[in-house]
Amino acid sequence: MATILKHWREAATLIIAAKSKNIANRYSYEILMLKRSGKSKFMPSLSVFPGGVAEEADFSPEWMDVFSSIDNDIWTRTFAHFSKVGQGPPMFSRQRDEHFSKIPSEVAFRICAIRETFEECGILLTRSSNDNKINLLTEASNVSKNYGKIGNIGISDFEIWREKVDKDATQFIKMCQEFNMVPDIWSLTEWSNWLTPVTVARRSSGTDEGSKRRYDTAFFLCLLDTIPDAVHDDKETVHLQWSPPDELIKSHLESKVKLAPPQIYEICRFLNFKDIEELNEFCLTRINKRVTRNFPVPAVCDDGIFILYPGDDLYPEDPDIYGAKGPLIISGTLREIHQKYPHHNRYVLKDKESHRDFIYDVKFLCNVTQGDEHVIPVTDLSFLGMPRARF
Ligand SMILES: Nc1ncnc2c1ncn2[C@@H]1O[C@H](COP(=O)(O)O)[C@@H](OP(=O)(O)O)[C@H]1O
Ligand SMILES: CCC(=O)SCCNC(=O)CCNC(=O)[C@H](O)C(C)(C)COP(=O)(O)O
Ligand SMILES: [Mg+2]
Repeated sequence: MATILKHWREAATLIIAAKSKNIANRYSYEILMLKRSGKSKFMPSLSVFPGGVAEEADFSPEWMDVFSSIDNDIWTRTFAHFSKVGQGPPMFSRQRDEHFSKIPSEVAFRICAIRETFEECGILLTRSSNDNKINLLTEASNVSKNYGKIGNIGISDFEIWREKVDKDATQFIKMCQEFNMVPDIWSLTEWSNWLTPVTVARRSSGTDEGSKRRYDTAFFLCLLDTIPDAVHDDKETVHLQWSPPDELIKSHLESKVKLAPPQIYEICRFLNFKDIEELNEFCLTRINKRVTRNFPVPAVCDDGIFILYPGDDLYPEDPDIYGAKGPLIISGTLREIHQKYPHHNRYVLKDKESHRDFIYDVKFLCNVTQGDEHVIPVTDLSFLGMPRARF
């Protein structure tokens, strides 16, 4: 697929937000988190959204046959939609071998996210090929809700196919053909894109092998109108939990759940939306929008460290994505730099904290968008009883 990238792996991950039954919660929905095995080479024991590396099967031209089973008009318009929404970040727009270019990468990475979700927690986001109620991504004005659908293949087949797909991603194509269904790509909103930073990759993972890992990961969001049955695979993932975004951040700050910065950043974006309906409306406004790649750049100053994100005054014009140069050095103290460069999209660590493994810490500052009109994360966590960042 010409996906053998020298520097990083391409991956997709799925944030699932499902309507909560607990009306006492401050937020009306819960987000699915999976705790990775301690044996994982990358981010062991951290809680993440379901997801993983894209396989050739996700880009297979055989998907054209699978999608040809749905209403021809829907598929034609879906295809047309993706060719008109603009290029998107590099993982979507880069040239691939012809064989793997038959379906748009926007579809292929959605298939990857749906397949990985099925493997890791047993949530199957598919629609019957006869479903003529597919919400067309192109027609936000005609759509008021864009919630995902759970496929029903019968309990006895379910685990057999989950196992088969886990072993061999091409089996997902076979499974869709066998049960006359298609991955519910329409319910996935393109949410963000994270490229693992170079220096951080060397520091944040447990093993030598894992520490070299970098991923270019497409994050999608899917809303569900009820919390579905879900069970972790007990291999790659060892625990599953549904929690409202405020409780997740609180648990992270109390060290009850361990999250990495991209997951914290994304969960903090959800703090803007109390009700799942507001989230649904926001997703509808993004139907024709693309995200920009979020490539964190570490920088060292006199008394601490910054991890800079696009949009920050200090974010370099030409970030060093291959890691050829060393970290950025910025003269001045955190306090001085904070005032001198007031547009913040950064993660800050003071020296006295920097001996700690920073993935357990959080001090995000964000008061700018990064050019993709996306909602910015809530970084004032005083409503959770957390003190504001001070220098
Ligand atoms: N029982 C287990 N414990 C820990 N990791 C496991 C595992 N079974 C599979 N994995 C790892 O999960 C990764 C696959 O993840 P995904 O399918 O989400 O991309 C693989 O890691 P590697 O990428 O290190 O080979 C695989 O080795
Ligand atoms: C500033 C410190 C960091 O940013 S560390 C960042 C590590 N995270 C990422 O690079 C992006 C998000 N990664 C994931 O969501 C998942 O780990 C995954 C989907 C890439 C995992 O893939 P796997 O094949 O191991 O399941
Ligand atoms: Mg995975």
